[in-house]
Amino acid sequence: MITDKNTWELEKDYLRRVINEISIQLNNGVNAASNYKKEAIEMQKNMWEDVRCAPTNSFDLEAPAQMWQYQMDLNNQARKYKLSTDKVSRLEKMYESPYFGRVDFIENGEEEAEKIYIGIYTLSTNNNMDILVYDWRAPISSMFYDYEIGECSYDCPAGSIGGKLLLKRQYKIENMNIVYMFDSSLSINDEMLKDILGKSTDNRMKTIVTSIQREQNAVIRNSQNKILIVEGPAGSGKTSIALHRAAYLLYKYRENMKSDNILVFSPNHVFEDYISNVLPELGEENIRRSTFIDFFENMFDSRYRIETMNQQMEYILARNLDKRRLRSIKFKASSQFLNILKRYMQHIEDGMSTKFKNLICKGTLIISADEILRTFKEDYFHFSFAKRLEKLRQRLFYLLEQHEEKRIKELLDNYIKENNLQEEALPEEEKKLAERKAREEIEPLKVDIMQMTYFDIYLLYIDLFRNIENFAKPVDEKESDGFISIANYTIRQLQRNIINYEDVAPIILLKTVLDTVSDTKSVKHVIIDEAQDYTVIHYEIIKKAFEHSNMTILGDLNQSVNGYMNIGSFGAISETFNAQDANSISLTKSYRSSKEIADFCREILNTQNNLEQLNRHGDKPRIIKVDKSNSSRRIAEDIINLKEKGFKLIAVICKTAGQCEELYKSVNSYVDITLISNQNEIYRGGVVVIPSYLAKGLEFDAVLVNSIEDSDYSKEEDRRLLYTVCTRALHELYLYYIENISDLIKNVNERYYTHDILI
Ligand SMILES: Nc1ncnc2c1ncn2[C@@H]1O[C@H](COP(=O)(O)OP(=O)(O)OP(=O)(O)O)[C@@H](O)[C@H]1O
Repeated sequence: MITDKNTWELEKDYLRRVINEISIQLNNGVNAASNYKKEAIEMQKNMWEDVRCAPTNSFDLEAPAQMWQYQMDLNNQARKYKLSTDKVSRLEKMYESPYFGRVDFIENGEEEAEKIYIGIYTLSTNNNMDILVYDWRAPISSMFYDYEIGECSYDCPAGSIGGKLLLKRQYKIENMNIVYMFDSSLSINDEMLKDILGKSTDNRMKTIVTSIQREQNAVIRNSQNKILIVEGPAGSGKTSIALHRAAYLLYKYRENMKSDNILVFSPNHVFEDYISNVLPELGEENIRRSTFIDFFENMFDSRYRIETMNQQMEYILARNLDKRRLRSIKFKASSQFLNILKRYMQHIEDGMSTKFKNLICKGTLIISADEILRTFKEDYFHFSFAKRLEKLRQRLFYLLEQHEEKRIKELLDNYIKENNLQEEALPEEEKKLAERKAREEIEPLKVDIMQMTYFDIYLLYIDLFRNIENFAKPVDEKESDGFISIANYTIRQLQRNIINYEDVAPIILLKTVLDTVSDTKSVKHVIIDEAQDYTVIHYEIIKKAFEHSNMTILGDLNQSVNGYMNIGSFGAISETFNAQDANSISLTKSYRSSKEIADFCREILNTQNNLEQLNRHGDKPRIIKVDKSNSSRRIAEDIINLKEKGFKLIAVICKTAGQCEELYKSVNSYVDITLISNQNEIYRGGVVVIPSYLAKGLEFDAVLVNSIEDSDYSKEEDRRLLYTVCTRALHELYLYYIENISDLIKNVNERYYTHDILI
């Protein structure tokens, strides 16, 4: 902490200067915005007046041109208005706390060091000649995050600029006053981080611009790799980094990239809402957010009932699993199935040569099978498989129509000849007869065309399972039986118009490869958060659907909440994409939980890892044995105590939505609590009861795990789910049981928790 009086005076002076400049620009901006608005209203008035006064019946050639001019002027005015209101809102955001860091940098060959103040935006005067505050995303600002005192450099469009960092200072400025400042010779000061993270959280994710760490900065500013894969433990800042990276890209490529060019795939709507504040706080418009299934939703036919990811999770967690379904879920998440799908799609393409046949009508060849195949393969080469079939159908029907017309003419000519008639004397009845005859003759060919060009993705998918052994190449009888059982199960579900969640991605892949994809052209960058919960098939779809986009893929295998459908290894992701395009970065430090909670969570995983932890201390997690009759009251009392301690965000996390509903009913009579049992509900903070899989990605001041009974978390597949649940806690973690503690917890060394037995 800096106490030197002289330094304080100098810093206060600078802050005054900056705030004064912001005030001036703010005033100018507000005036400019109001003038643009007035002028626009005036223009609109003039335009309507001109329209009203224009002579109604005269043919005025100038009117459309004049209207067009008005429209152009109005658009221009609207653009200027938006630019000035954007600037005003930025200045307003800066006003109370204009910067948070400073580096003094002396460039090689220069004599004097430059003071670089860093804030969320740039503030400049004299037509951008003097920069009072640099945007945190500016190239020069990267030194604040990357370097300690000493040699340093930064990259800018002109190349690498080297020099020395003489000073690195951090500020806490509130209400236009410096609360404190640090000179940090090392990384961004841990004390400041502890101060940020030690506070009670908001119900939405916050920005971390003031304290981005070096390893995080490397991800945020990475521009070398088309596909960037980021692995990091719970709480290492993956989601935060992803959103800051989006803000960085919008700044760096501001000429070519707008917020709707970036798409983030998030696990559910609760999470989508949770992350919705970060970009607006950074002064950027929100990027597109969607769940995977929502993004591709329009591909599905309304006659099918599609199971959601959460419904499948409930099914898996409910424990009464049908073995066949379980085998089917695992199989459909495997690379073995991806290879089967690839072989099958190739077979569909190749099989067209046998599918087409000559179209012959009463001995007349309309088009040969070879010609149909050539048209399909060569003329429609640029279209997708399904589109080629559609075009081919149109073409064949056209040829059929032509043949029909020719045939009618031929029949009528014969009649005229046989009856020695003039054409005008042809009876109407005879014309109708000829038309009917020609139609009847071509009728079977219409059926042939429909059969040759029929395309139904669901039937194709069913067909795959009817012949799965041809594509699966089973190694032995047992495997073959397994395939047959999965095939029968899948066919039966689809015939009942049900698409299980595990079949959603394979069907989307078929549709993406063989048919059209949703419109993805505008997407230049895709962010995939919670990347561990997608399968190889999801990644194959992403590769195909967004082939021109760059990607940032972030996840943690230890948080694979679905034990049967996940990626399994991050190597599988890079293998999906072109190896030259992909690069992986690992984060090693975790920021969310107190050290005591983080240690406990690490023990649940039962693996050796060298993860670093921010040295923020708190109480040890508490394991609490309760009596069945009073467990809800006990949870309610703990919630009340936690609230009294000042914690605002408190979550009771149950394994399933069903358990949440039950618990909600009993706890709600003692304390005010909100139930979030499906992904469409909005999380507004306060005290919530939420199922395990919906809590992933979120964080709370205190987490109360409703039950660590061995009936809840006993299998190996539950380990990662339990880990994910516990790592949601920042400050306090309570875990309750009634009879027998889960083995996953029993193995945790007793020194990492306290154990209360309340009987
Ligand atoms: N550099 C940082 N400075 C301040 N806070 C940080 C920093 N990095 C991460 N945090 C905080 O740590 C917490 C965890 O961050 P985040 O949710 O982004 O991590 P994550 O890796 O996505 O977590 P998980 O995988 O467990 O969902 C958040 O409160 C975030 O604000």
